[in-house]
Amino acid sequence: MKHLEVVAAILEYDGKILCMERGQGKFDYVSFKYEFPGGKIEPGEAKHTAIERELREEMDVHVSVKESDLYMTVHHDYPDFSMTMYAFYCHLDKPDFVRKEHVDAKWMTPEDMPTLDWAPADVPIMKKLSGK
Ligand SMILES: Nc1nc2c([nH]c(=O)n2[C@H]2C[C@H](O)[C@@H](COP(=O)(O)OP(=O)(O)OP(=O)(O)O)O2)c(=O)[nH]1
Repeated sequence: MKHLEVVAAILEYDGKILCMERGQGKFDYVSFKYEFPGGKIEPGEAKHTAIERELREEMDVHVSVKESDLYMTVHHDYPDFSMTMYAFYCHLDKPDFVRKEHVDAKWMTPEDMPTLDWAPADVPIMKKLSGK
């Protein structure tokens, strides 16, 4: 089965976390689910460089991320592929971003995050953040 290596960012501003909703995609099980912004690591790319690139390309957010900002690594098997997702915690100094690829974006307190419909791979990360 295909395996993806994915980076994602937990973007925090003023105690709230940015939760982004995917649009319709090839697979229904991740379509319209909430996720952390990010994407696939390119060959030869370091993880922290990959998340910096994805945030620039996907939402015009310019942040500096260190390998030590890794918050959680999740392995998940979807019906059509497996993935390893590296989630980095990033504090933002301002809440500005451009929503280019997602259908919705919400700033949520960690306690309220379980009320959204998350991509299955993100559930352990969301639960760790919310303390539930
Ligand atoms: N970026 C991101 N992807 C996630 C998360 N949770 C999760 O299951 N995924 C899955 C959905 C995608 O199938 C896969 C790779 O992410 P992606 O955003 O590059 O995927 P995509 O299919 O939209 O990208 P592309 O092929 O169009 O370039 O990871 C998450 O929190 N963030």
